[in-house]
Amino acid sequence: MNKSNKILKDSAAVRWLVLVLVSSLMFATYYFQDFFSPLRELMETDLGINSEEFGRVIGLTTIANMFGMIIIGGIILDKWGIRLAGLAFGGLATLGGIITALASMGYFGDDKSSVLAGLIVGRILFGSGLEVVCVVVTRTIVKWFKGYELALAMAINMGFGRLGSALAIAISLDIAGVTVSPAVVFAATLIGLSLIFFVVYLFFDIKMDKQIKAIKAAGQVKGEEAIIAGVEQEEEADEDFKFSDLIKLATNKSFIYIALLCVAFYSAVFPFIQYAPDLLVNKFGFSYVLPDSATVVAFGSEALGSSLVFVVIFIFALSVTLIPNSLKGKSAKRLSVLIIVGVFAVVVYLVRDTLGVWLVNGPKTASLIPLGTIIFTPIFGSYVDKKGKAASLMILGALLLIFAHLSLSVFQSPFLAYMGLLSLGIAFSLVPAAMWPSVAKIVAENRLGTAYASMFTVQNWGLGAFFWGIGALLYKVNPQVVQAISEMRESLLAQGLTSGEVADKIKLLQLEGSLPYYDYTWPILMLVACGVISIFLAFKLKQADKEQGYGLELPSGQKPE
Ligand SMILES: NCCCC[C@H](N)C(=O)NCC(=O)O
Repeated sequence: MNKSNKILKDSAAVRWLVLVLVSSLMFATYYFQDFFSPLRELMETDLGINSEEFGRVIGLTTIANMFGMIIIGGIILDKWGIRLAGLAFGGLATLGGIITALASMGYFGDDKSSVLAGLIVGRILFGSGLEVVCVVVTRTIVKWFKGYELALAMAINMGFGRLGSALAIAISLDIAGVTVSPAVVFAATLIGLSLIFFVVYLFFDIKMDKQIKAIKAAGQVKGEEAIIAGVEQEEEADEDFKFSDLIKLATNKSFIYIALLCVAFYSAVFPFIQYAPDLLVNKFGFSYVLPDSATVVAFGSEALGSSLVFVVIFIFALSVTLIPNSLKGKSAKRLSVLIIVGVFAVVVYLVRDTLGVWLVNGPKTASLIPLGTIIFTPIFGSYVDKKGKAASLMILGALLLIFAHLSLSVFQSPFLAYMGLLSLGIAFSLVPAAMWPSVAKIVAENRLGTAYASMFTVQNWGLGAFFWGIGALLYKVNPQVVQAISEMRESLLAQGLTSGEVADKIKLLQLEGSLPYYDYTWPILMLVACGVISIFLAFKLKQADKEQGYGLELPSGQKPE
């Protein structure tokens, strides 16, 4: 490449800076999606929002996507480009965040119905931006990393999303304290900040587009080829959404099985995560709060302490899985893994007391599910690339899902609960690592945009139903708990206690055994059905692949004979 033809993306430093700037949107939107998870009980004691209403708030987040927002967003992205679409949908998510925060502060009225209505409107707006923002971020990464470290950049971007989820589950209750609103304000602020980072990114985007234009113009003047190395217009790539493609996809057996598997599998994972901390506290006796000394002594404040530990684990996860891949030579790889694991073991030893306390805390333990995927997804992804067996691994993932939800629902053993969470974490790493590259084998490259948009749309149907369904069933099968907590709340408020004091008192009464806990057996058992459907669909997919010959069981790049 001629030196004068160099553009911004040819600089590694600028590329990685761009990745951090745009991935912050991924981090913040995943954070906002999941931060209510550890607040389920506090929503009830502080705001009087019961589990069905909690489920409604979370479930309605998906409503716009259920009715085609991802497809509309994709079409808008094709027409407007990354800059405008990013601002519009990032702005929509931020507006949703602000409205949710204002509602939680009682800005639209202090009574329960005003708060609930405000939270729902805010979450609907946030949800309308959420999935399209993720598509915009992915397109941006393709624009900057195509021809460079694209797979690595995508994996790190997903890592940012998972870190957002993990932190949200781990620290929201620490931020909330005894009232919900500080946690909502914090989560909304994160989206606002990430939008500012996106605006900073725009300067790089504008500059690079100008460089591309200039090079193309020069190419025309000199009669050279217009496409000078590294100067493709990725937005013009043939990945635009087309309805005709949708019809073709809907008649492809393998695509239908993998899309339905996506619905069944994710319905048993993302919605579960929203209720996992509350399940661990109510069913297995985990705590909602940490004993004062552990993290405060170690780091100064609970939220900050947890964040630091999580960031260390995140950096460790990325280094152990990604750095060795970029090194050449087996012994260099082995040595680097050894060093990284050694340093990590020392860090774990130093914070062992804190970690010990965490493993009996509901939110902190539940947050390890998304955090673990940062390590395992790239490892399984690399296995699928080298050895194949994607359809078989999806069957294994579905099997682990069934084991996880059975051990978390019908049994009462904390040991089985840990095993269940571990299996769920492995399944949550295994299935995405096998599923998303398989879609690229089943569907032609020029239909991939349409394929992902339609899969995410049907996925949101399942998510909406189960986000709401778990909370609604919890409410239905626990009438005596709902009534006891509601009566106690009313009576304490009538005695003049503040909502924060009411929340504390109710927690104390539950610990003493004077107030009952929620029974989660049926709501989680319902997710076992998703696992059974997933396993059936994964088998059908394997069968269909044998007939249609996409080579899902073969390593990356190999085609069936
Ligand atoms: N909680 C984030 C919502 C985005 C979900 C997205 N449709 C998706 O499924 N991404 C793949 C993944 O495994 O996160």
